[in-house]
Amino acid sequence: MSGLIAKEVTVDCRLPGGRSVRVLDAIDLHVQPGSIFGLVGPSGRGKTTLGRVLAGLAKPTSGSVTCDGVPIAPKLSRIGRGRIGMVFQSPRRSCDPRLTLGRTIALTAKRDIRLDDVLAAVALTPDLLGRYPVQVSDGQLQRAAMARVLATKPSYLILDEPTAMLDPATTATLMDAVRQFVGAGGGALLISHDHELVNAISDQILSL
Ligand SMILES: Nc1ncnc2c1ncn2[C@@H]1O[C@H](COP(=O)(O)OP(=O)(O)OP(=O)(O)O)[C@@H](O)[C@H]1O
Repeated sequence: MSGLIAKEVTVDCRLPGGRSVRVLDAIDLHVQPGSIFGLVGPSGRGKTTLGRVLAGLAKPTSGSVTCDGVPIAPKLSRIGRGRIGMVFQSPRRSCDPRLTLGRTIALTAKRDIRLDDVLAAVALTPDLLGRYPVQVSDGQLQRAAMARVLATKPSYLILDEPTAMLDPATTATLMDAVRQFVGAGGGALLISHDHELVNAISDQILSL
C-alpha cells in the first residue's frame, strides 16, 4: 500500500537501574503521498521517538513501519533507507561545521538533481553556498539543511520541530517548501508544538 505507514508501533526505553518505560504504545498512522500529516502533543509524549522510528533511525520494540510497501522497521531495507528524509530542530547539530553549505547540500545530493530548483525552493541564494555554518544565521542554516534533504529526492519528509528556532519569515519559507514538496506528490510528517502552524498546514493531525 502506498504511504508511510506505522502499525502498532511500541517503544520501550530502558532507564538507569534497568527499569523500562513505555514511550509509545501501539501507535498507528498513515502519511499519504501528496499530503501533510501533523503530529502534536505535550513534551515527552514520544513525538521525536516516533519520527525517528518512521525514518528508520530507531528500532521499535514491536510493530512495523513500511514506506510504499518497503520495510523500514523492524528491519530497515536498503531500498527503504533513501526514501525518507528527516529535518531536525537544530541545524547546528545536524550540519557538519567543517563543510560549507554548498558542500553540505552536494554531499548527499542525487546525481540528477537540479540544484537551482532545490535552492529556489528554500530561497537560498548562491552567495551563501561558500559559507560555513558559523558564518550564517540559524534560519539560513535550517534552509540549507532542508535543501540537503530535498536534494536526496526523498518520497517522504519527516520534519521534527523544524521551525522552533526560526522567525516567522523563515518559517513561512520552509512551510512553502513543504507544500511544494507535497504538491509534487511527496508525503510529509510535521512534528510541532505550534498548534496554529500544524492546524494551518496539515491535512490530518494526530495528537499523542
Ligand atoms: N534513550 C532513551 N532512554 C530512556 N528514555 C528515553 C530515551 N529516549 C527518549 N526517552 C523518553 O521517552 C519520552 C519521549 O521522548 P521524545 O523526545 O520522543 O518526546 P517528545 O514528545 O518529542 O518531546 P519534546 O516535545 O519535548 O521534544 C520522554 O519521556 C523521554 O524521557
